[in-house]
Amino acid sequence: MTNMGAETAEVGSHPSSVKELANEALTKVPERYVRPDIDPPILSDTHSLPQIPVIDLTKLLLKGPELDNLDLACKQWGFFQVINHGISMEVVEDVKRGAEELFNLSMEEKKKLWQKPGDMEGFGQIVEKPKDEASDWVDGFYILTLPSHSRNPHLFPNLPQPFRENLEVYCNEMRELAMKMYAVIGEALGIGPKEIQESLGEPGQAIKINYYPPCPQPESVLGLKPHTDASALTILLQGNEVEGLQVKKDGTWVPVQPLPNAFMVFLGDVLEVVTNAIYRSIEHRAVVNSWKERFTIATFSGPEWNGNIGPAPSLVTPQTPPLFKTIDVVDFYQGYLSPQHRGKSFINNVLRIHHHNLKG
Ligand SMILES: O=C(O)CCC(=O)C(=O)O
Ligand SMILES: [Fe+2]
Repeated sequence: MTNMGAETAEVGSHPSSVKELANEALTKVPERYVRPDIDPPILSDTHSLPQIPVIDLTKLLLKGPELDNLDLACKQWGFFQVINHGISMEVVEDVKRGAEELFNLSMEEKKKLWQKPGDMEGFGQIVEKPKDEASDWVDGFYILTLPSHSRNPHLFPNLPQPFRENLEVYCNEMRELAMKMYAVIGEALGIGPKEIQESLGEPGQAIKINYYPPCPQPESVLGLKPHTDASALTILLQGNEVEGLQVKKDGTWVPVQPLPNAFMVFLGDVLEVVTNAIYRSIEHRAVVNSWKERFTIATFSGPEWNGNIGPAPSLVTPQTPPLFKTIDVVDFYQGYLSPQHRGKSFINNVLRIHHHNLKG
């Protein structure tokens, strides 16, 4: 079982779709979606919104001051938008169109691509949660994409065309982009371009499409509850023009306005471990609205599925001892997903090493 998204399949779940529910023209959402306790975001009075970092990859590859911007973005936010990333508009538009078509398939067709019991891939309500916790207002589609031998032989080959081909192109472009990001993150950390990737091995990759239907009571539900991603990096593509992502900065929810032709990049828990907590994963959530559906395509890049993760060797010194244990990736995902550890509590409570006599 491997899942780098925050959510996990409800094992043996029967097909139930928020999109179908939203089609019923309800005036109220069913009780199981209602959350009484949603912290409001800060007002979108643009003067008071903290400025979300924007990183220009083309400048970054020339090094210089853009590396300092990246370093600050990774330390202060664990989140940024990346522009001039070199991925063609055509590749992006094709995968968006394919994702939209996938969610517009009939339920009959979708059922053929539904999660099987005990499986996480395919369509489904991708939440295994304590019974007393509300459901997210979202339909998901989750698939392991790279390396290609990790693919489920019953899923990838059965994707409708041209989406299958578009996804193939897209996931390889995302792999290249993640590799470039690992190199520049290593430069920003001062450990050189290779070490992050060496710590991860051949990166495992999974893609999740999130489809948030319009909701009659948007203020009472969340599209995705607050979480950090388990990945090393998550590269998020906004599918249409509808906003809904919020990131938590200094205890406040900040709405994100996606830039045109940009990707949003989140640092995940794996990168927090690999960087020995110099960089931090960021908590985020998705809200929904009453007028239009929203969809996003999240690419999770993480460690080699059969490898292990721990702080990068060059970041561990007598002055900066390891802050996390090294652990098998399989055990990492299992711990991350186990109901008693919600999200980041696994790295904080289980992997964290406490040093009592640290000087300086
Ligand atoms: O849809 C979004 O804006 C956020 C998606 C996300 O956080 C995820 O898939 O892990
Ligand atoms: Fe996420």
